[in-house]
Amino acid sequence: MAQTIEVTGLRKRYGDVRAVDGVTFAVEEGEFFGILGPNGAGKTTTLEIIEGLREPDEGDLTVLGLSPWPRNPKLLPRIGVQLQASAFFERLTAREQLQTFGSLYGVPAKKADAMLELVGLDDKADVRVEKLSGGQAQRLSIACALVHDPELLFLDEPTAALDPQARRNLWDVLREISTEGRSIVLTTHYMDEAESLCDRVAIMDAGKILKLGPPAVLVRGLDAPARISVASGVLAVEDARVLPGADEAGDDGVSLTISTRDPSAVVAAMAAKDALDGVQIRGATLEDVFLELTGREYRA
Ligand SMILES: Nc1ncnc2c1ncn2[C@@H]1O[C@H](COP(=O)(O)OP(=O)(O)OP(=O)(O)O)[C@@H](O)[C@H]1O
Repeated sequence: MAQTIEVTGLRKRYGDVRAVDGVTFAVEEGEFFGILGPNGAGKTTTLEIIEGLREPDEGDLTVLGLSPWPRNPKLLPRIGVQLQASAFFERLTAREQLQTFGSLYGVPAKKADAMLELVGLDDKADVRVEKLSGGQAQRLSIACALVHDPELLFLDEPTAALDPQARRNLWDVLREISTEGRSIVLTTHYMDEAESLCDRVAIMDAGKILKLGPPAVLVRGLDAPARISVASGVLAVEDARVLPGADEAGDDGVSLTISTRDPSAVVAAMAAKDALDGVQIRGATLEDVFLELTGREYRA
């Protein structure tokens, strides 16, 4: 069976900048696939090539078994695209926006209300787009990309510029959309977003994919220590260092933190000393994966 997306050896230069520098991956049917990387990594360029909006310099690709370039009219009704900057028709209400987008694909006008409900905007149906908050406008633009019921949905940084609560609300919408069996490709520079939403994630930097896999597998593959912290002063650093299972310990005056590859042994030893006040245990995250791959801290 053909993959939903197959990309091999993709390259795109802008002058001297190698925006996409030999990218290869495949997206399976029904998969929630993430492209994660800092600003300028080449995520948008990769996405735009797959969407058929840009011509690659080199490489082979198929989307739903078809070639997206030159623009392929057979493909367009089968894909939904939400661009980084959403463009709406002026002075229309949320419902009218959806009806107008839908009419371009021959979708009945009544579908608009179902879409508004799906993205949690039913109470904003009669509100003009310029009056919507950032998060509400993002939801509407996702609804517009979905109105013709595409098999494959592209989302370019859908939660950029949203506050933490609005981001999390939008994650719930995206999870809901992905349970309908549709394939989704999302770009993001938020590690936690990729970790929380995506079945598999490609970590991209400077035009290349550095690592690809399910977030939990990438993190486990690191063999990074867990960090156990308690309030400073609960236990002396010298005592913490010699706990069974402890690798290292340090106290910054606020928290005492112990690194360990055997957290259960350390927690048991701390419990025996009655030293678990305010305990927090943190495993490795995708940020640690990025650090290991690039040697530098992740800064979106
Ligand atoms: N139209 C263009 N002309 C020239 N250079 C470009 C153009 N578009 C992107 N670039 C450059 O190509 C590189 C990759 O950009 P791209 O937008 O694909 O990255 P990105 O990972 O999506 O970043 P962001 O998260 O900021 O959107 C960057 O160095 C960028 O400055």
